[in-house]
Amino acid sequence: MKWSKEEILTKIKGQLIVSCQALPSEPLYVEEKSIMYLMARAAKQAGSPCIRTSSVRDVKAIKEETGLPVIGIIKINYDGYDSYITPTMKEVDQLVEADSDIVALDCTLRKRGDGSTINDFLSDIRRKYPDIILMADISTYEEGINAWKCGVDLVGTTLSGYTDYSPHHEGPDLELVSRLSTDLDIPVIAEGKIHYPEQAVQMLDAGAYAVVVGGAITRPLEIASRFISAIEKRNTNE
Ligand SMILES: CC(=O)N[C@H](C=O)[C@@H](O)[C@H](O)[C@H](O)COP(=O)(O)O
Repeated sequence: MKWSKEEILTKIKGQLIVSCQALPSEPLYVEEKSIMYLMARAAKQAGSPCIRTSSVRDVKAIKEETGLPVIGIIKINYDGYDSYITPTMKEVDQLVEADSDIVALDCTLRKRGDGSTINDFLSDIRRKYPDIILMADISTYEEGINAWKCGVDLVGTTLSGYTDYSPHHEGPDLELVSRLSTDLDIPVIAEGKIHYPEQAVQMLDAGAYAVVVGGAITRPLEIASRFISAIEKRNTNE
């Protein structure tokens, strides 16, 4: 099924998008076959209208399983690039080929190995694929404004806390979500470090168009570690 931008935006407004991702280094990565479609199945059963995922195989498997629109990324490290979320045209081509409904990419202002700026990259993408829906993963207000001026369709706060110069909080960047939601006329997606349902609600109250939650739902190692570190803290204070 091919979703239009309007259909996707209508579906996700005020809703939870579940990020279902496992890299080869993670416990839920299975070499032979994607199993992330099972996470996506659970997310769909719970009522989530859209899934974010990484890699061509997971985009395909999740679309086939759920029939829901998918936000696709490809994580890959290249020499000279600080960005690792859909950093070059090669990954954009692969996601378009895989029928990813939204293509998300790093839109920080960090170094790009080929010497291009993010603005050059975004205009190259638009020239090649005028109609695809682009989500900009950013870490600061300035990067959000820049991506918006470049004509992206959605802005996500995905990378706040993951660049050297953005605030490193334990929880989500409420201020960033709130400022961008006030100043942009495109959907701002609150994403990153949302660990509790109350935080998701807070993001929507602050103006977020939708909320993406990943690790707190789909990364058992992260969830178990959070419990264990709270218990260890308690045990050392005893
Ligand atoms: C920084 C980075 O690489 N973020 C990735 C982007 O897709 C994912 O690993 C996160 O799980 C996703 O952003 C959702 O965030 P959280 O898992 O905190 O709910």
